[in-house]
Amino acid sequence: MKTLYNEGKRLVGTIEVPGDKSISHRSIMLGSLAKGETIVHNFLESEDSLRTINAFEKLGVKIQKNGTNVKVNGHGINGLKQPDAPLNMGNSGTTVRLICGILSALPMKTNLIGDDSLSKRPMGRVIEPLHKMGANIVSQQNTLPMIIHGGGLQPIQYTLPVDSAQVKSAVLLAGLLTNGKTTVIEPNITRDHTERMLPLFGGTVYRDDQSITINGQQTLHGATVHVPGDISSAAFWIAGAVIVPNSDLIIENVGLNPTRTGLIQVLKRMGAMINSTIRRYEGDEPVGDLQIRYSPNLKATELKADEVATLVDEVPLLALIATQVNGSMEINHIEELKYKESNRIKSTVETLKKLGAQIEETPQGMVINGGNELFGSEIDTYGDHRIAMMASIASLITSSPVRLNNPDCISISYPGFFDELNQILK
Ligand SMILES: O=C(O)C1=C[C@@H](OP(=O)(O)O)[C@@H](O)[C@H](O)C1
Ligand SMILES: C=C(OP(=O)(O)O)C(=O)O
Repeated sequence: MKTLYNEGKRLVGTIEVPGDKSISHRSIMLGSLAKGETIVHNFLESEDSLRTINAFEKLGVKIQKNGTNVKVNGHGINGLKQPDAPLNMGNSGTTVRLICGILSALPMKTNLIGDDSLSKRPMGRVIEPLHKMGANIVSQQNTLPMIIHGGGLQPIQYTLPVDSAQVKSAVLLAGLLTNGKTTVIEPNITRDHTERMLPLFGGTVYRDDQSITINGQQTLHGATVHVPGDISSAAFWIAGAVIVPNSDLIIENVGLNPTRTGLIQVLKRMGAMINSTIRRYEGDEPVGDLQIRYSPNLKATELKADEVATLVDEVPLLALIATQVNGSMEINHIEELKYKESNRIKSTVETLKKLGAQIEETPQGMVINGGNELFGSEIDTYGDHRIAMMASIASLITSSPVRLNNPDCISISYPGFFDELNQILK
């Protein structure tokens, strides 16, 4: 149990956030498929991203980690060996869904397991296109545990039925290892880190509007990856600075890929004072600084269907901010939140309700009547890192202490979260 209470302090100063989780996962995966040495700088040292390192070590790849610097000794796909025990994906949806694409294409048998939360999350979304490519994946109810008998795939053209970068990446990675041309069509744009990273490793990807095509059996070579700060971790401080009176915060060296900055766009539309400046590109990833100031008088806005994927992990924070808006705000098109580490529609609504918010689940998502003061309460984090951190940010504006059960789940994506909070709360 952790007790959180802010007695009139504000968020000020200049900080950096740890490396991007999505990019960290992909750097290890592509480095493991490549021939030669890959150096990753600013790798995210969190439970989820370490699961990806662990999985590829079990597949026979030599990976040396020195803090946030990681060296991957790739020997191409022939360097990957059938593991002698199940690969444990822990809590990490990205690890399991992307690795399914890779393992389905390789001639080996693998057994994938995960923790209780991950074992409830839907895997049919990757099994279905991989089956269409000819994969042999055995799973009881389209969930973990799962056995993959890999090899012998055919390329496909596949239109994503859900807006998911994990599914898109699984198909592209399977396509990379399969003879022929694989195309993924995405009706709404999702995060494109896989597509942006492949050229760094010498791979070619063709992108035309919403269709992405990859030629199979390309040889990747080792690369140097500089991982930008994680915008989804920065989002907690963005939300905090917007709602805590007199805050003025600068976040440096954060990834500003437009497929990830939906929260910033939506908050600007609501009247938030946020400046973002792209300073450089790391590979093909834009990186820069954000300045966020306390923003009273926010107005409600409508979240568009094609914006959801660009802020999918930030919706709990958007709901918290909506509690401070004058009037009512609906957050719709968020069905996908039901399939995260917790059902994040339910966990967000229940958490904010306990803190005094007027918020209800609706058939389309949630509706929030803003403008009333929040108060402290005992909060169950649902074992979900993003709910635990959203409740911690909420505690910055509650009139009494918030007591957080199971705050340890925060280390899934952001182990230094409370240290950073202490640094900027003044
Ligand atoms: O590809 C990725 O790295 C991720 C994609 C998103 O999931 P979906 O693809 O399920 O939307 C996101 O929620 C997750 O945190 C990371
Ligand atoms: C949904 C998330 O991650 P994953 O799907 O990788 O578990 C997240 O980090 O919020």
